[in-house]
Amino acid sequence: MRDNDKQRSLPQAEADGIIEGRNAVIEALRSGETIDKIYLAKGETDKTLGHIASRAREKGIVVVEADRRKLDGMSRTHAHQGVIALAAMREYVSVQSLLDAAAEKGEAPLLVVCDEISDPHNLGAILRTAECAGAHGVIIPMRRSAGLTAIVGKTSAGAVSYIPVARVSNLPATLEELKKKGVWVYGTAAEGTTSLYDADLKGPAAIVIGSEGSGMGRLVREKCDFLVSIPMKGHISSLNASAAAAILLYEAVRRRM
Ligand SMILES: C[S@@+](CC[C@H](N)C(=O)[O-])C[C@H]1O[C@@H](n2cnc3c(N)ncnc32)[C@H](O)[C@@H]1O
Repeated sequence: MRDNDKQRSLPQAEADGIIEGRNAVIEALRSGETIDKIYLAKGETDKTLGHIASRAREKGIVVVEADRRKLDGMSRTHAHQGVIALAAMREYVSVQSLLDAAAEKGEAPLLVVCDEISDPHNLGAILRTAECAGAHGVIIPMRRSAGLTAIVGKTSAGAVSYIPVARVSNLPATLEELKKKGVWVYGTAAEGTTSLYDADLKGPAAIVIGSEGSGMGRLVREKCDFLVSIPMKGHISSLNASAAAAILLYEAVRRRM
């Protein structure tokens, strides 16, 4: 690649939050840039990639081993050298800080828990609605979830700058903790046993939205105090995850008025 080609590709890479190539990723790790996730090409035994993986893990950054083809698809410059980092739009916060924010406002906590929402457009849309509905925060798991990447930020229409997001390593354990702190956990599923119109949602509430493909995981589902269903009147068996989140959130807003 010629030098001027490299320079031309940089603004695009930065706008996308995609940092690719060994030196660029090492530099990002060194400079303290907030990194959401690092993708490493599977099966690579290169020492530098090993060094990047261990530096990243030391910093608590999620490292995903993926097929080289996946990295090729993500790459803007076609020079990823087996490593791509996704910059985070914003730092993650703790679950406790979400509860503290609600307490400071004198409001019952209203949280959205995303159980492995992998489509960045869905996560962005959920963040946008959560922000508009005045939720106190969103909780996502560390693995098998979209993170606060540039595309999520863009889909959220800027909501990512306002709605705090906590990222946790064990979602069922987090739900258990929330329950101990008095938060009711409202799982959602088309076949749920509590109708949306009978769910209280007025007190401290965490609304759990399941993944696009298989819904809530078994361990998450087992932690739910209620399984809330939105009536389905048509031929399709479920709503889009972000549409379901919007309906639940605005029902909570209505109850709290
Ligand atoms: C596309 S759906 C997942 C469908 C999946 N096949 C299933 O069996 O749950 C994604 C998420 O949206 C929410 N959802 C979709 N339709 C719903 C409904 N009618 N009632 C309650 N939640 C719903 C649930 O959280 C669900 O896990």
